Amino acid sequence: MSDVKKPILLVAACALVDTDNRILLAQRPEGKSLAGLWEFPGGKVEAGETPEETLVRELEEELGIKTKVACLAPLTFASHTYETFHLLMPLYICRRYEGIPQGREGQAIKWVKAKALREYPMPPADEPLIPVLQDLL
Ligand SMILES: Nc1nc2c([nH]c(=O)n2[C@@H]2O[C@H](COP(=O)(O)OP(=O)(O)OP(=O)(O)O)[C@@H](O)[C@H]2O)c(=O)[nH]1
Repeated sequence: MSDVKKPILLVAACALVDTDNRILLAQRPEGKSLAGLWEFPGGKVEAGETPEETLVRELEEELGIKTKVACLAPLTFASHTYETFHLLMPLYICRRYEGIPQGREGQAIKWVKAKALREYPMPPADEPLIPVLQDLL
C-alpha cells in the first residue's frame, strides 16, 4: 500500500436502456484519459449536485436527451483505484427519457445487448458492472 492517500472521485454513470433491452455505450474521445474505451454516459458530480442531478445534466449535455431524477434507479456501483484517484461510481439504470440519444460531444455511441457487452473494451472500473447488467437484462 502506498503512503500517499488518493482522493476519492465521485462519478455518476447511467445504463440507459431502450425498449429492446439494449444498453447505450459511449466511446471516450481521443485526447481524454482512457481514450477509445466504451463507457456508460455520466460524469463527475459537481459541488452542490446530487449524483442524480449530475446524470440529468450529463445526459442532456452528452446525448441531448431529457430525463428526470425520478426516472433514475440505483443499480450497483464501481469502486476502483486508478493511478491518481480512487473512483467511486454509482451506476443508475434509466428506461424513461425523451429524445433520441446522439453523441453531442463528438463521441461515438452504440446500443449494445447485455450479452455483447464484453465485445466493447471498457475502463477497468466497469468490468464488475457487466455481470450485474447481464443478470438483469
Ligand atoms: N462517465 C463514465 N466515467 C467512467 C466510467 N468508467 C470509468 O472508469 N470512468 C472514469 O470516471 C471519470 C469520469 O469523468 P468525466 O467523464 O467527467 O471526465 P473526463 O473524461 O471529462 O475527464 P478526464 O479526461 O480528466 O478523465 C473518468 O476518469 C473516467 O475514466 C464510465 O463507465 N462512465
